[in-house]
Amino acid sequence: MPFEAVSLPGKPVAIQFGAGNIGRGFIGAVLSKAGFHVVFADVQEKIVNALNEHGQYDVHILNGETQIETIKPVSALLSTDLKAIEELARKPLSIITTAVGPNILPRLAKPIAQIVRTRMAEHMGPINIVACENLQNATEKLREALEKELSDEQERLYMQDNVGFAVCSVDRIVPPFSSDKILDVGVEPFYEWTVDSNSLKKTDPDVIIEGMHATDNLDAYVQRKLFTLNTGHAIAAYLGFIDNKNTILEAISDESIHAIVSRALHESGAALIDKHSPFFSHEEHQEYVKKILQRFSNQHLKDEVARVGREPLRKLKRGDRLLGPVEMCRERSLEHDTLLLGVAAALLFHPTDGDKEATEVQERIQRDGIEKVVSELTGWEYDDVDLQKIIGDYNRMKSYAVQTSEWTETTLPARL
Ligand SMILES: NC(=O)C1=CN([C@@H]2O[C@H](COP(=O)(O)OP(=O)(O)OC[C@H]3O[C@@H](n4cnc5c(N)ncnc54)[C@H](O)[C@@H]3O)[C@@H](O)[C@H]2O)C=CC1
Ligand SMILES: O=P(O)(O)OC[C@H]1O[C@](O)(CO)[C@@H](O)[C@@H]1O
Repeated sequence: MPFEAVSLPGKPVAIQFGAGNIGRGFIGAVLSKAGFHVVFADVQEKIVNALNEHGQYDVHILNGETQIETIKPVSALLSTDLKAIEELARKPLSIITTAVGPNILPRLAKPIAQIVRTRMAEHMGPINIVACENLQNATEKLREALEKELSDEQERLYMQDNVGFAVCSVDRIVPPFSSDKILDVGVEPFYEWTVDSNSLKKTDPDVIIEGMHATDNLDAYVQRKLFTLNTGHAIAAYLGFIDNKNTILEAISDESIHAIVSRALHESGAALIDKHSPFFSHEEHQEYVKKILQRFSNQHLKDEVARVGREPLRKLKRGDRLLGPVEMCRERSLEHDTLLLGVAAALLFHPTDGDKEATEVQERIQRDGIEKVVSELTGWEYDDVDLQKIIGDYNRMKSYAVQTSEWTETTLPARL
């Protein structure tokens, strides 16, 4: 059923770009439960058609019991269908959210510009945009792309006054789910969606979104999540890959990997506590780390190391989950050897599914040598002691990876 044929009930409308795992399993579900008619915008025709045909889907809460939440009413359109987007922009729309992946985000500038232009022409009031991606300041990156798309000064002024760009932190593990129903999605019970309250505009209709926590201390939330959940997850995935584990559960159930991930999180935690004190106390942060390790050990989630480790170059960017906490520790002269081991492990990741970034990393290492690659990624000189530690860890784990022996603590760098 095409979007034009879908009549929206008399509810406020939210547009969710990306009807994937997080789009359907988290953000779309929260918005729907808060009272919105959620319209998904995606590029996959099959998903778009299924959403329009069924008008609903099921979220399975993976906690060992059969718990299902039916999300309705929902509909969908192609994000490339600018005519349908224009039509939707005239509806009682107050929030646009995204979950398409950091690398794809700039491509949303075109359809969102269409919404801004239409609303300006119709003298419509404010809306908010929240990019829900695993990327610091994702909403700001989207705003920059949108500013380039809107060349007209009047459009930019309208945007300044009428579009709130709120950065957020989005935390829920939603791996691909197997079901005979294409729209069903499986999620962990935990979720945390924290949005910058300072950037939100007052909208009409103004809906209180239960499940979206607005705060004026967003940086602390963003860094706590990215440098704990994502740091630990990435290190578990990369070590798991080296040790031939298929899933995060298999990886974290290995005592040595568990110990390393836990140590890495305590290293990043020391820097986070120091930076954001008194926002998190030492005790609260210990609890936060403990809870995250338990979430990784959820027996009901089948989350492959290939998914969690995907796009390693993005994860190896300065400021992201691996080098971000390393830099915070370096600035404070705090211990960070285990985090360096995580960086070394990422450089060995090359899953068989042909991850483009993983392939690029391997090609660069082969062509330029490991020292040059680490220096380019970190910005450090060849004689930097941390750069040498990463190379030592890399070589040690590389020789482990080519053997098939058991992973033991003795395989790890002696200094750990
Ligand atoms: N899956 C998870 O557990 C979590 C993911 N995230 C973040 O959420 C974002 C999305 O991740 P997932 O939902 O896992 O990915 P996904 O691959 O399941 O979903 C992405 C969706 O975006 C769609 N898409 C691609 N190009 C598009 C375009 N131009 N316009 C509209 N839709 C487009 C895809 O067709 C797909 O349905 C990423 O930034 C990820 O880092 C954040 C927290 C948790
Ligand atoms: O989605 P990304 O950034 O590739 O990384 C995967 C990460 O995102 C999550 O899906 C949820 O935050 C985690 O499972 C994992 O840390």
